[in-house]
Order: sequence, then C-alpha cells, then structure tokens
Amino acid sequence: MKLLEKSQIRSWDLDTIDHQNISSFDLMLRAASVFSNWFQSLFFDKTRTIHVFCGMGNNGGDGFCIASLLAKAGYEVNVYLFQFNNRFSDDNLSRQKEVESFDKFEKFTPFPLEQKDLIIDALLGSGINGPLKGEYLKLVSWLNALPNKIISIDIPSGMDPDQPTSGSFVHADHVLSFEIPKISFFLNENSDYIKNWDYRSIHLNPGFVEDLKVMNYLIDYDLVKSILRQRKATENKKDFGFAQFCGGSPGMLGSVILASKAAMRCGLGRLAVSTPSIYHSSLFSSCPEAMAQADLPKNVSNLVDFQLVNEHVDAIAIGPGLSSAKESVRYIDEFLKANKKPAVLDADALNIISRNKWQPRIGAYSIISPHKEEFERLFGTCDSHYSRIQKQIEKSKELNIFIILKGAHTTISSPDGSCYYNNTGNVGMGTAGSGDVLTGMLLSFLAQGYTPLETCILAVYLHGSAGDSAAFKYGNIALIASDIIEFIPSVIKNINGK
Ligand SMILES: NC(=O)C1=CN([C@@H]2O[C@H](COP(=O)(O)OP(=O)(O)OC[C@H]3O[C@@H](n4cnc5c(N)ncnc54)[C@H](OP(=O)(O)O)[C@@H]3O)[C@@H](O)[C@H]2O)[C@H](O)CC1
Ligand SMILES: [K+]
Repeated sequence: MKLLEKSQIRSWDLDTIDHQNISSFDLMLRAASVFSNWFQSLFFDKTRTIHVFCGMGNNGGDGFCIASLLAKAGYEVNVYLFQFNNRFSDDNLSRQKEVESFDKFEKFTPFPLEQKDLIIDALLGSGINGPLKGEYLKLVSWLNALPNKIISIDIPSGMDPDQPTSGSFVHADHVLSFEIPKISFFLNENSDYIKNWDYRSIHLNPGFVEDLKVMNYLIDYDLVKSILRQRKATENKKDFGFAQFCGGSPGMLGSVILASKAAMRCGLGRLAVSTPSIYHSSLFSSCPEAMAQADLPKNVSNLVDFQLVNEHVDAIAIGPGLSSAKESVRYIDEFLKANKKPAVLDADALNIISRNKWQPRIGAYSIISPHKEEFERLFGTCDSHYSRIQKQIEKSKELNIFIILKGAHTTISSPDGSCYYNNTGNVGMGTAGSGDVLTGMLLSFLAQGYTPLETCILAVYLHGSAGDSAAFKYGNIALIASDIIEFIPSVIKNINGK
C-alpha cells in the first residue's frame, strides 16, 4: 500500500472533490459517517458518556459531525470547542450548527470527567504545522494524564503525520485514519503511544493514487498475495531454485539449522549448506532435506568447492554463525571478490565487512539484513530511529543494495530510495536465532527467482506473521526461533491458498 505524505493527502482530498464533483463538506460527511460506524462497532455500550474535543480546523469539523451522528444513534454526547484563536476553517464554522449545544473554551481549564467515559479527540488532524503550542499544549498534557480511553479522529492530535513529532501529542488508545494509515504510525518513536490504529476508506479518487509517485509503502496482505506465485502442476524441484547457505563455525551450528529449515519451509527446491564437516551429521538429523558442501570456515582451501557450487546455485546467503575468526575474514574477502550470484549477507558477514570497511565491496543488488547494532557498526551511530531510517535509505542508494533494518517496525530500503514499512511481528521475536530464520527465508525466495525487492517483502512480512502466530500460541515471552519456523507453512498457505 502506498503511504502518502500530508501534502499528498491534502492534494488527494482536493482531487476527489474535483473529480467526484462534490463539496469538501460532502467529504467531511463521508468521513464522519465512516468514523461513526467504526466507533459504534467497537464501543456499543451506550451507558458511557462520550466527550468530543473539537479544534478549529476540519478535524474539529469532523468532530462536530461525528458528535451529531453518535447522538442520533442514542449515545450521550458532550461537545467542547477549543477556540484558542479566530482562525476557523469554513467547514468547521458551518458544522458547529450540527450539534445542539457545546461548551466553548478560549483558555483551557481542567474539568471533571467520569473515569468510564470516552473521549473523542478531534482537536487537530493532518493540518498540524509544527510542535503544539500554548493552550493546546496544556490541554493535551491534561488529556494524557487522564485514565479515560481516548479515540482519535484521523490522527492523534499534535502528531506529525510524516516524521517523529518534536513536541507532545495525544496518546490515543484507538485511532481511525481516513483512507490510508499515516507514515508516522510505523515509526518506532510512536509505537508506545498508538495502542491500536485502523483505517477505513472514505472513497477518495483511486485514480489519483495509482499514478502518484511515493517513497513510502506499507507491506500489507494484498501486496504479499500479489507477489507470492502459484505453482504449476508440471513444475519440479529444479523450478524452485537451488540455494547455498554458508555459515556456522565451531560452537555455532544452531544458526545453520534454523536458516536451512526456514529456507526449505519457504518452498526452496534444493539447498546446499557450507558448514564445518563436524556438523554435517547433526545438520542431516535436523534438516535431512539439505545437502552438505564445503568445510567452512575451518578449512578455507575448500573455497574451490565453494566456487564450484557457486556456479550452479541461483542464490547464496552468507554470514550467520560464521564467527569473526581469521579464516572467516579471508572467506568473506574471497566471497566479495568472487561472488556474482544474488546474495544475502547477514550477521558475521556484516560484522567482518564493517570491521574491514568493505561496505563499498558489497555486490550490487545484494540484500543485507542488519539489526540496529549491526547497522550502526556498518554505517555509524544515529541519534534516533528515524535518522537511522534516513541513513538506511541513503546507504541503499549509495551502495546500490537492499537493506533490511530489523526492529519493531522492520524497514526495507531499496536502491531507488523507496522505503517499505512492515507491520507484522512482535516483541517476542527479539530472541536468539530469529534473524537466522529470516536469512533462510530470504535465501529461499531469492533462489526461487523473486527479485531482491520481492524477496525482502515476502520474507519480512511472512517472518513477522509466523512470529505473530507463534506468539498467539506460546506468548511473546516463551517464544523461540524454532516456533517461528513452525508457523511458516500455515501463514504461506493462508495467503497462497496452497
Ligand atoms: N484528507 C481527507 O481525506 C479528509 C480530511 N478531513 C479532516 O480534515 C483534517 C485536516 O483538516 P485541516 O483543516 O487541514 O487541519 P486540522 O484540523 O488538522 O488543523 C488546522 C488547525 O490547526 C492549527 N494548528 C496547526 N498546527 C498547530 C500547532 N502546532 N499548534 C496549535 N495549532 C495548530 C491551525 O492553526 P493556525 O494557527 O496554523 O492557523 C488550524 O487552526 C484531517 O485530519 C481530517 O480529520 C475531512 O474531514 C475529510 C477528508
Ligand atoms: K485528531
């Protein structure tokens, strides 16, 4: 799904008014009716009073319309207008007539509310133009200290739709965004403050967005479904890719097994594993589907074997459990020199690259999948997660590679400067081996012929979904990496139908 910046959302709004020959008030009515239906499906208990807090722009206008619809639906509704200057929007002024009466505040003073009552936040929407000031600041601080549930219209008031907010904003329990979610819903800086968000269409003109160039995307079910291919009855294992996984070192077999199993579970045809020979029998007992190749990284002379295999495989993943021993460093050096195959580099491969400043040697269109610490070792420290994402995009363009920055909202950056936000996954996935599972999944899709971008999208989304199913069964405290693999089949089957 395309994620639009606030200026683009505004243009979309105007384009719809023009294209559908409606007034901006008609659009506001649509938005209000969509919000009111959504609200009634969540909060059907009409014994709780609803307090609607309206500002002076169109978000406040939505608030007046919604208050009127909820009152008609039988809720007890109180409306407050916070008029801190005289700059009303036209639709706000005309919508004030929708409600029978409201209290007006020119300065904010606290007033009592019953704890069980609900608050609808219609103070400010996407028209925000900087950090909250003056009376709004006092009001929002008071709201955030209340025990009441807050439900925000379109966006929590004060929150910047496009980037982290430099001031304070309403800490919403629920948000209903119009048409599409806002970019800022996916920023780690905001994740503790938006507990539940959703979006509903208000039927903005679809043609506008089809042609619109955007730099940010949300990885959603429809996108993943459109990428995941159906198999033909006549295909065989040779059609599903031959992959090579290089990793493991003395004491580090787990990553090899996890990545191998995850790769096979994502539909890979054949897998060759290059790992120390002392592990071959354990590998076969845990993942009999894999074949063992050269003895790595103990005996680097087997590089010849490695290159032989390299000629036949469709993709290669390197790094997990490799260690940063001298032999591994030499191995990565040789790999960067010799490899021409689509590649995934992770874990120790990335650590070795950062220690030796070999970043510019990473092959074009390779995929790297660092977590925050690996990323900062590669590209330097950043003072916020948002600035890390900006650097991620910049480095993807500069090095011509795909970067998966793993975290609460994993982001994928592509050499064309676009950024994909993932919304599957949970805190339980921050556990040993979770990244190895992702590397195996990436390798699998890459070897099956998906483009690097498609590979990143599929693997990141499905990894998170499998983790969500695992957390549903085991809880996010007990969750271990093997549980993620357990659920790969069902998440793929749910999407692909096969
Ligand atoms: N786009 C759509 O699909 C639809 C959106 N709707 C709703 O409209 C709002 C956006 O409405 P808009 O009128 O553009 O803006 P707001 O309501 O968010 O706010 C404008 C007022 O906010 C003041 N403002 C701005 N920044 C600050 C700040 N940092 N501190 C205090 N006050 C601020 C601004 O005051 P000025 O002093 O700058 O004049 C305005 O008074 C959208 O979110 C939806 O809810 C439509 O209803 C339907 C379609
Ligand atoms: K709001």
